[in-house]
Amino acid sequence: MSLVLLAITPAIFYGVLGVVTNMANLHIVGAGAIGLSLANAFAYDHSVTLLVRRRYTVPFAFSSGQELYHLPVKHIDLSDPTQNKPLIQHGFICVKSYQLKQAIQSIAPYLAEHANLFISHNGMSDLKEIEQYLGEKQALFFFSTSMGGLKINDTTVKATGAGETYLGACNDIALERLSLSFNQFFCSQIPHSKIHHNIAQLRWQKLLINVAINPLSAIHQVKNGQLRQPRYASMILQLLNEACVVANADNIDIKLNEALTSAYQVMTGTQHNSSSMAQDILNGRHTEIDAICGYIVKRGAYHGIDTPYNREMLNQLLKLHS
Ligand SMILES: NC(=O)C1=CN([C@@H]2O[C@H](COP(=O)(O)OP(=O)(O)OC[C@H]3O[C@@H](n4cnc5c(N)ncnc54)[C@H](OP(=O)(O)O)[C@@H]3O)[C@@H](O)[C@H]2O)C=CC1
Ligand SMILES: CC(C)(CO)C(=O)C(=O)O
Repeated sequence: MSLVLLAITPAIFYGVLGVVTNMANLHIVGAGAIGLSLANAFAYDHSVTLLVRRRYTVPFAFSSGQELYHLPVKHIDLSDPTQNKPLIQHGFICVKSYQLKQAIQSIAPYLAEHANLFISHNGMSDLKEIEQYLGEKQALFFFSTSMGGLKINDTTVKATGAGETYLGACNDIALERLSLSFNQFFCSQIPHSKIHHNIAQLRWQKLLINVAINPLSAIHQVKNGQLRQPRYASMILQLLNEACVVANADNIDIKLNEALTSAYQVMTGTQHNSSSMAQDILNGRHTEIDAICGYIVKRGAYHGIDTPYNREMLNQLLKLHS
């Protein structure tokens, strides 16, 4: 593949033209596939600093189609006591579900009094646990995304699909600032982004998409689009059927046919993407199966609903971890 290294990055180019408006200082925790994809999207309009936890010597880069360019971002290694610590007004946490608590603990001391915190991850986390680290004037948002990103080396991400992104408010302060934050950071920067007014529904809808796609794509090491083959149809139906029964017991109004339609739409929209779980297994990393199928099994047990298909996926993935 012939990649063109652009000498003038888009953000600098825009700056020269004087197009930048409302520039804000943004901090992104996690230089992974999603963190770097966001950094790329935001760097056009804002000043972006990545908050990392180890030393990087090679510049961060973004690749799309035939283009490869360095991201015009700074970074701070939070584990290095000699580095200046940030003051975070707008923080975006893009880590795995099992890394979330630790990531929030590590930045909580640096949040500005009126900070906006945006979290994004697959699977279910306990929002109440996260809110305990926030002051009463600090807003907590959740955004769910189906955009695809693939780390091709430690510092470069390749765009693999532009899925939809939904922003929702998790506390009252966030609700007050929802439109403003959406207009400032999502509307024009993140393709196919929308506001969602029901955070619980939003998180369940994304959970069901991940129940359908992630474990099967990881076990069979296939791209999202390949899951549309008939041989996976019965398992996907069973997984989503169980998950919808559990969602309904949790007072979430989701119908099986809607869950199936969304899952197949995402498979099509991200057909060339290797799901995050498929990448985790390929790279020998821990997966988020506990927060995805594990969550269905746990909530099912709470309601007295048996979930053998989700349990089977959970057990298979746990075996692949070890
Ligand atoms: N990749 C994709 O296409 C998609 C991913 N998602 C979801 O988005 C979330 C993020 O995924 P993804 O970007 O792929 O994950 P990655 O594993 O690629 O990236 C996570 C990054 O977070 C860093 N990190 C973890 N904890 C901390 C911390 N305390 N301080 C600083 N950095 C930290 C890790 O650093 P280190 O390398 O040092 O461990 C790593 O660079 C997941 O929930 C995933 O399921 C959703 C849609 C698509
Ligand atoms: C939507 C999907 C399946 C996109 O690949 C995703 O969330 C993931 O990879 O974890």
